[in-house]
Parts: sequence; structure tokens; C-alpha cells
Amino acid sequence: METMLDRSGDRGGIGGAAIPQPLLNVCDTTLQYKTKRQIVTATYEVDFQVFPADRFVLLGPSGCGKSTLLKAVGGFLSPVSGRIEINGVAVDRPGPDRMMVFQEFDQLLPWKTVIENIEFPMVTSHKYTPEEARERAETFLEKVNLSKFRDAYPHTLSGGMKQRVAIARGMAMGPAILLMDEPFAALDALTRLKMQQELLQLWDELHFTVLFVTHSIQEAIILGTRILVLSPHPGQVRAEINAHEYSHENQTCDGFKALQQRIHDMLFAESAHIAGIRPQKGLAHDA
Ligand SMILES: Nc1ncnc2c1ncn2[C@@H]1O[C@H](COP(=O)(O)OP(=O)(O)OP(=O)(O)O)[C@@H](O)[C@H]1O
Repeated sequence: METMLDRSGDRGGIGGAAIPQPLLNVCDTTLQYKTKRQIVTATYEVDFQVFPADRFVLLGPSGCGKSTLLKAVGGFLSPVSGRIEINGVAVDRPGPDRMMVFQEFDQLLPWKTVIENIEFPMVTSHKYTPEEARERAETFLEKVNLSKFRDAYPHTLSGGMKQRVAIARGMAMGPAILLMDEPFAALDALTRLKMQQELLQLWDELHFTVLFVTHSIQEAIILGTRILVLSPHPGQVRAEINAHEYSHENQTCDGFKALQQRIHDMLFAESAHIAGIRPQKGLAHDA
């Protein structure tokens, strides 16, 4: 196991400064699946904190437990040890304070229009009145530039547009944290780039908190303010890295490339250690 732990993204506590309260506290969390045949340990004693307005990225090879961590934060899976808290309160079930956006395009209800899809969770959760829900749905539809498609049905939209509706639906709920599980992985390169830009633009406007899963090093650096690098299965924290200063605009600069290489080496050194010298499958070094 790697011994160096880069926590360069850690906050506060230096020189006696107060450490702010994390919005999300994942504390020594071990997550397992128990099947009839075996117990699969997905993550082992994973520890990280997400603060308000962080764009926090979970990065690691296929099978290291990124989606499982997101599910646990979403309240769909309980830790076998450790704890997960939102604003100091233990997570023990799903709730409207944590909205998920998945990779699958077909996460929208096909029998509802775009505007109805966005309204649906606001109304069914009783967090907003129908009038408030309609108003918020219109506002967020505007933000993702889809007002013209408010009465369209999902099957008439492109993949990127469906994804934007899903993001608008998540954001409109006013969650404490948006959970995004490789939301752009299935998109073509150009749409993916546009979606990344749109997410960053939205963030500039609203400063929401997002926990984002990816296995693309480049995407992690562009989208993340902080990146948690996980080791291969079972996922353990390999490093936590600050990526505040990087974006699409400076991805050709030396600092960006050096960070990309550093993360790459970190992950590939681990996989080489485990599987000879073959690169780890499922990890994109998309230079
Ligand atoms: N429902 C399940 N039952 C049993 N094992 C599971 C289940 N879901 C995931 N696993 C196992 O848990 C481990 C972590 O899976 P997870 O999907 O969280 O990884 P991941 O890092 O998100 O992978 P990917 O990048 O491929 O989506 C893997 O070994 C996987 O096989």
C-alpha cells in the first residue's frame, strides 16, 4: 500500500485558524456488498471532507468503489464501519438534500415533459408548493438553456439535452450537495466538453457543492477544486489534491500537465505494483 498521503487540499487548522465545519464528512468509511456467495469490500476506511461550494472529485480506476461511495452518501447503502454525515447529521436514508445525477440518459420519466420532469421531485417531496416548483423549474430550465424545450418529451431530446434536464432537476431541488456519477462519460467528446463548460458556468453563478465521480484524470483536474485519488479495489485514499487553479483554458500549461502526470504516476504505480507493469484498466489518461 502507498504510504505517502498528499493532503495538499486540506483546509484550515494552520497557525491556530478555525477549521470550518464540513458540509459532508465521510469518516473512515468501509463499504461492503454482501451477496449469497461472498462479501465484497468496495472501499476501506475512506476519509474525506467536502466543504460548501467545493467541486470535489472522486477519481480512481474501475471498481475502486467511486459509485459505491456516492451511493452511500446518497443514503442508499450504509457503512459497515465509519460514518457519513451531512452538516453533522448521520446519513441513514436518501433525502432531498442530496440529489443524484447519473450517467444514464434515461433517468427522466418518459411520460412527462421536460418541465414536468423538473417539477416532479420538488412536488412529490413536498419541499415546494406546486406554484414554487413551477417557478423554480422555469428558472433552472432557463439556466441550462432549455426553455424552448419545456413542453418536449425526453425521447425527442439529444443525450446532452437530457443530461442538462437531469442537472436542472437536481439543482432545482436546492440540495445541500449534488452527487454526479460520471454524468458525461457516455457523451461524445464535443458534447462532453460543452457539458463540462456549462457545469462550470452554472457553478460560477450558483456556487453549489458537488461530489463528482470520474475516471478521467483530465476531467477531474478541469472540474475539480479538490480531487480524492483512490487506489484500486478495494478503494482506499491514495491522495487528496488541490486543483483550484486549473480549467479548460489552461489545460496546456505546464502546471496542468505536471499535475496530470503526477496523478497518472500515482495511479499507474499502484496498478503496476499490483498487476506487473500493465496499465490499470478503466483509467483514462486523456491527454
Ligand atoms: N450490487 C453489487 N453487489 C456486489 N458487488 C458490487 C455491487 N456493486 C458494485 N460491486 C463491487 O464493488 C466494487 C466497487 O464497485 P463500484 O461500482 O463502486 O466501482 P467504481 O469505482 O464506481 O467503478 P466504475 O468506474 O467501473 O464505475 C467492485 O468490485 C464491484 O464489483
